[in-house]
Amino acid sequence: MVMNADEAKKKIDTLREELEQYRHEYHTLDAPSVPDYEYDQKMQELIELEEEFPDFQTADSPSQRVGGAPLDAFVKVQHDVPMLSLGNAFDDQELRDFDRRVRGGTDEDVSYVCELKIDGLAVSLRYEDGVFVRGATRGDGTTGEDITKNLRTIRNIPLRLKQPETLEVRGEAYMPKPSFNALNEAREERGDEPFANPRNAAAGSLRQLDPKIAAKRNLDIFLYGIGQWQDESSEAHSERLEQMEKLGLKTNPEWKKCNDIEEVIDYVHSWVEKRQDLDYEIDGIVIKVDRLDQQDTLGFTAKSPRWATAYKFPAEEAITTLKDIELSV
Ligand SMILES: CC(C)(CNC(=O)c1ccc(Oc2ccccc2)cc1)c1ccc2c(N)nc(N)nc2n1
Repeated sequence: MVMNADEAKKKIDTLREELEQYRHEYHTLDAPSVPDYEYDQKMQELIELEEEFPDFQTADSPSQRVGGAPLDAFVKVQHDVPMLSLGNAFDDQELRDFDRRVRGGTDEDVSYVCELKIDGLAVSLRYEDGVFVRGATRGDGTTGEDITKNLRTIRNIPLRLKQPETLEVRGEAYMPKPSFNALNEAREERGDEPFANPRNAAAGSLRQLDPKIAAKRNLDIFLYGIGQWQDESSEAHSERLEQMEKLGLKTNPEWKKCNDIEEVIDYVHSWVEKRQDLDYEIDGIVIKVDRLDQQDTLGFTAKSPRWATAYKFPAEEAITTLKDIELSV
């Protein structure tokens, strides 16, 4: 049926609202209210209407998730705020040494925020007036690659925030273990080389020039920090995480505020075993000074903040090898 522009705009807005609601139900609530074929049918209808009325096609339309034509190459992007790396701690004593250095650099009590260190690919997302406009890999921390089209295919990346904020957030894109296992089974059946681990699978998927390939890889994301935020009012990192969640940005629910390093050590120990139960891989725990003014006082070394460190778990392969040795004795 031929529509005029007004009818088309109304129909496009209705389809977008319905698709956004279905996305939220399926991906965030894990409680879809309509069968997949209905979602796909409405998505196809939206794509065709937007092609017929291109003036109504906008960056935040759900139709922009399914990936366009393949790129010839990735464009390099400069990070306005560098994406820094983390110092490491490998045992309790090194955590206590970190705490001593921190308390030596500030004159008050220090509390920490502990976060799971997701074993994926560090990315940055830029939003302007609430709309997702650019996504990039960390690269060398200063220069990354524009992978916006691939990141649009990650269902848990909102194309529009709940408030029209202008900010840049950082996080870890990852492939859940079930998706990794299914992907490798399919690859082995096809005679393709399986991925060694979920991190390589996520990185390989986001480095695809054809977004339609990334769209099939069931990637997910946890956001963990702010690069820059025009109207930020938070005074603590824990507040930032709460603000990000309120905007519709997915943070990892396991983060915990700890009042001293002993609480941090207890948290870290609790996750050495518990991590097997997660449906994504982690390679450690990130510990950050919570108050932002204390972070500013402590500052940075050449490439890492003095106010954060990463407790690294022993590599899983190492554990498996040890088990093999034990079993074979
Ligand atoms: C702490 C930070 C290094 C991010 N922070 C930054 O990259 C950063 C960058 C410029 C900053 O300030 C500057 C601004 C301008 C110039 C120089 C520094 C402050 C923080 C980091 C790195 C890796 C993380 C990870 N894998 N998992 C979690 N959960 N958290 C992580 N946090």
